[in-house]
Amino acid sequence: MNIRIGQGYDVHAFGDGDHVILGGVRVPHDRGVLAHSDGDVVIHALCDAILGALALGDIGKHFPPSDPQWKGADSRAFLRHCDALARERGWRLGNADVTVVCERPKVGPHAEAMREALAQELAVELDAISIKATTSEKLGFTGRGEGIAAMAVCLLVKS
Ligand SMILES: Nc1ccn([C@@H]2O[C@H](COP(=O)(O)O)[C@@H](O)[C@H]2O)c(=O)n1
Ligand SMILES: C[C@@]1(CO)OP(=O)(O)OP(=O)(O)OC[C@H]1O
Repeated sequence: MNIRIGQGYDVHAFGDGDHVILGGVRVPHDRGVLAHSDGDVVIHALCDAILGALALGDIGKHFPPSDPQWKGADSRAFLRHCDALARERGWRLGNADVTVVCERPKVGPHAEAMREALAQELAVELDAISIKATTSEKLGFTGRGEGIAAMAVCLLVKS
């Protein structure tokens, strides 16, 4: 097979702060997120999708939350690592599609910047990266504004 599919999911609770990092982009907000790293749910979900396509476990296996070296880490480093694992094995990202779930902040105004940031990190064309967002219609933990979630799927293609 010359293609592999992967999917990923991540959640972080909101906490004190004045911004969230999404897809490597700083998004102003009246909350931050509680996380060991910078708490970028978009990148964490995307890393898990890539790792899933490679059958190489999950982000916590590669960057354990118990390891102090990842405290406050810039999640783009996790993404570069996952991409390198794919490339070493002869795979490259075909495309990725990410959905962010939260009532706020509004993701739409930042989606293009996120696509550009991720495409640059992964050295792929802009149209290989899709960022979407939805509320959960005030239902559940995202609906109550307790946290933010992201789901990602990706296709890896043999180079
Ligand atoms: N955090 C969010 C949530 C939604 N959007 C945009 O609003 C549209 C409508 O959302 P519904 O949940 O009511 O379907 C959605 O399609 C997104 O374009 C957003 O930008 N940020
Ligand atoms: C990213 C890591 C890094 O220690 O920690 P968190 O920022 O808490 O994020 P999570 O999505 O729980 O993934 C686990 C860890 O790999």
